[in-house]
Amino acid sequence: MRDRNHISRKSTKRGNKYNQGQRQKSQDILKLSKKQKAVTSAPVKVGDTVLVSIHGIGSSGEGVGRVEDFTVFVPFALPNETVKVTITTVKKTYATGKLLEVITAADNRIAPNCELYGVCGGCQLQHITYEGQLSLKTQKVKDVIERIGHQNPDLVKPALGPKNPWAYRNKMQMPVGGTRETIRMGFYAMGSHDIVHGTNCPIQMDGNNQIAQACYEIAEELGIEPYGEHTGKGVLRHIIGRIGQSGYMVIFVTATDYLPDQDQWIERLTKRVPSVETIVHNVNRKRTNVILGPTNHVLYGDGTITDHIKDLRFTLSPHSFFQVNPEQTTVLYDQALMYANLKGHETVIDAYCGTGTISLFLAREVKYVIGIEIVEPAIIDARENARRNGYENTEFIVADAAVEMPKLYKAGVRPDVIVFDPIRAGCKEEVLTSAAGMEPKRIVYVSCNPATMARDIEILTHYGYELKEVQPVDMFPMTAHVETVVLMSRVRD
Ligand SMILES: C[S@@+](CC[C@H](N)C(=O)[O-])C[C@H]1O[C@@H](n2cnc3c(N)ncnc32)[C@H](O)[C@@H]1O
Repeated sequence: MRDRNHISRKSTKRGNKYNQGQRQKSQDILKLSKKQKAVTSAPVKVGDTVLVSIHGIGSSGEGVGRVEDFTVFVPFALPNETVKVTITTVKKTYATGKLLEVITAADNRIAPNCELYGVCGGCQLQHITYEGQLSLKTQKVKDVIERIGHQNPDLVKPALGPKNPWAYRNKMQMPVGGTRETIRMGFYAMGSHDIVHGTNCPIQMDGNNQIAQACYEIAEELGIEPYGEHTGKGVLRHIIGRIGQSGYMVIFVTATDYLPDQDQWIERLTKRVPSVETIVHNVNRKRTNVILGPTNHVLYGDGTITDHIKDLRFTLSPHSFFQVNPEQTTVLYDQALMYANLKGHETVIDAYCGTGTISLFLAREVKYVIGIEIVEPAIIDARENARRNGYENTEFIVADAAVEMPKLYKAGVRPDVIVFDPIRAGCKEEVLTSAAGMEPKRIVYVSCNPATMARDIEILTHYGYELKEVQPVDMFPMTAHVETVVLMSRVRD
């Protein structure tokens, strides 16, 4: 068996040259900005009203401009605009401004669709045409590929969007607050946990808006006590709606062991929204930002709904992770499958596999799939989903990928293809080095955070892999988020 020290540290010639050139450029910029920092102080102070020319876009969709070479972030401003702002915060290296007036508007600026836009924290890009959103997302991925990954940005293809960028979310998580007399349900305000009241969200599927409105009416009728995040007292914390092809799931999250007027809730909700297939009461007594607690009581139905990705059938329970945009999930997984370029004889590792959705997508095309996932209930679902869909050529392991990947490498497992789909933090280095040590022909990296993805791509280029292509997929229209699929190939000696 090869020792980890023998893992090839070769990059391609093109990759090397490009990397070195980019790294030198970044170091020069860093030196320059250190010098500048030493001699300049902020040219603005809180409360100043200034004109800012916007030239770029930040990671949260905010406009980025300059006042005398000093960076100013302006939410809701767009590249190629001149805007009037009030400075709200000033830090050592940047300031933030509140948009007062658009002096010169960008060609792709439009009026937002939702009356809560700008107050609610859910969307950041409704003021841009959808084509404009796609090109901003493409540019965002290009920027990190070049700046963080030190790779050629021309490898990034234009982002793929859906036919309809509205009404796509199959999952809604509504915080509940206010008082028994004035219940508030809806969305967290931008940058805070204040609740903006609203039960009709244009990026939610219609079923979720029906659930939101019905639950708000019933909460008022029954006078339920909302949970107070600051006091830790009260009952109802969140209402979750999930839309499946079989029907809807509603989850009531309470801070108490009981849901008052439980029978009334069930009767009134199922009458008003007949597509509700199951209702679950989840108990979360902890003072935490995590929405679901560990305990579920099934109040109606069997506690699950069913969804499909193409002809694959998935059973979802309250804790199961499932992609929120079904139309674009197919686009994302098809792209991953295309990059995997399978012929039927391969063994594939699907690291960070969740409920095994990508694993099962691959299973019909290969000899064997090994899925690795840290959350045990997700693996239980994955095994069940594999059984129901008739895929016996799958194995699902509950483990931390950072422990399991080195273990599989030492045990001599040598997959032909490895798929990564990690959380926002990306992969730990030991996951990447042991993956490279297994010498798969191709690595397909699916990511919801372009910055950590670019970091991991660069690491893999030092271990014998070359970046081939980067495909952003817009899973979250109207928001600043973008999903990306990447193909890396092993460089032959
Ligand atoms: C972005 S999701 C991807 C899920 C799946 N591929 C899908 O498309 O539905 C990332 C998954 O990684 C899991 N995860 C987080 N940390 C992990 C770790 N250290 N080792 C293995 N899995 C982990 C999460 O529980 C989650 O299911």
